[in-house]
Amino acid sequence: MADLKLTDVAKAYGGVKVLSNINLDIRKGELIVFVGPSGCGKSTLLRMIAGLEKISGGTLEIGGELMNDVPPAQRGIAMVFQSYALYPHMTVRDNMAFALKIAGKSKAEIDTAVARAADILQLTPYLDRLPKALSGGQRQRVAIGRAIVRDPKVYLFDEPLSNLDAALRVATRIEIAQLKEQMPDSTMIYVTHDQVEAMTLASRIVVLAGGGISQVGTPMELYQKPQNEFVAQFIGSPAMNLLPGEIIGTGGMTRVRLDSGLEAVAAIPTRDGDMGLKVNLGVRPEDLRETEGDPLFTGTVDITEALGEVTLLYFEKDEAGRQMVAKLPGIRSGLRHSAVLLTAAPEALHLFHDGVSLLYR
Ligand SMILES: Nc1ncnc2c1ncn2[C@@H]1O[C@H](COP(=O)(O)OP(=O)(O)OP(=O)(O)O)[C@@H](O)[C@H]1O
Repeated sequence: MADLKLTDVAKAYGGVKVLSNINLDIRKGELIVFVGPSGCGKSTLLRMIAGLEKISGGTLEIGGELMNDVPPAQRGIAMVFQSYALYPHMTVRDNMAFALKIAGKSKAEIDTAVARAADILQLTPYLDRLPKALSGGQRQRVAIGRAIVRDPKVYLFDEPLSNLDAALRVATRIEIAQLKEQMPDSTMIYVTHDQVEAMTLASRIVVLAGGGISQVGTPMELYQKPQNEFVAQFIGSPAMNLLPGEIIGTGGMTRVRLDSGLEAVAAIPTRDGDMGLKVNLGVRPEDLRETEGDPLFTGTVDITEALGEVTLLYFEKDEAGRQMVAKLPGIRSGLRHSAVLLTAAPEALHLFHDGVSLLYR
C-alpha cells in the first residue's frame, strides 16, 4: 500500500491553475525529491501535503486515510523549513521538546524522545545551548530534531539546506543521507533547487514543470532515459545538447542526418515508418569525446572553463543561437579558438520527436 497517494490533485489560486493532474504513489520508506524550475509549484505541492494549503481538486491519502480536510497537526507529518524556525529564547532541548509538551506528553516520554533524536543527530553535547550559539548546520539539525521527536509518518523538507554555505551544505546533505539510513521506514519528501541534492538523496525524483509532473523516476532513470527534452535538459549540468536532424536509417540502430550535414548513429530502435522523421539528437556534454574519425559535431571553441578534473568547452553559437557544450577530461584550456571534432558512443545518444523521447512512445 502506498504510504502517500495523490490522485488528480490540483491547485488554483483564484481562477489561476498552478497545478493539475498530479498523480503520485509514494511508498513507505521512500525519499522523494520534488525538483523543477522556479514557480513550477514544488512548495505549493509540499504545503498541500502538509495541510498548510487547501487542495483545490483531487484527493490526498496518507496511510490509506483521506486527508483533504484533516488539519495539519493531525496528519502525522512534520515539516522542516529552510529558515529553521527555532525559538531563539529556548535551549536546543526545549526547542525539541516543545511540540511534545504542547501535546501533553509525560516528562519521561519527552526525555526519551529528545535523547533519541539528539543521539541520531549528534546533538547531545549541545542540548543546553541556545540556537544563537550554534552553527547554521547545527541549527538545521535541531529543526530536524524537532520533527524526529514527534515520530511522524512522513517528513516534509522545504529546501532545508538553502541557507547554508557550500561546504556546510555538502556536510549536511551527507548527514541527511545518513539520517535516512537510520530511519529506513520513514517516508520523506524533499523540495530542492539543488541538482546534486536531488541526485544523491532521492530514491525517486519527481520533475514538475508546466503545472504538472513531467517525469517520475530514480535519479539514474531520469539521467539515462529522460522521457522528454525538458527532463533531458533539466537533469544534468551543463544541460544535454540537442542537435536537430532527420532519421535516414532505421532498425536496431538508428542513423540520423543532422542539419549540419554530419551523421550520427544512435543505439535506439526505430521502425521503417520512422524514415524521414524530424528528430533532435540529444548528447550530454560528458558523453562527447574528441575524434579523428567521423564526427557528429565540429566547431570552434569560443570559451573554455577549466574545473580541474574536467574542462568545459563552449563552442561558437550556430545561426539558431544554439551553443554546443562539451566536457572533456583533464585540463584542456589550450583548445580555445581551435576547431574540434567530437563524437559519442551510440549508446550515449538520445532521440526526441516533438519533444518526446523515442524510447517512450
Ligand atoms: N498565495 C498565492 N496566491 C497566488 N499565487 C500563488 C500563491 N502562492 C504561490 N502562487 C503561485 O503559484 C506558483 C507556484 O509557486 P511555488 O512557490 O509552489 O513554486 P516553487 O516551484 O516552489 O518555486 P520556487 O522554486 O521559486 O520556490 C507560482 O506561480 C506562484 O506565483
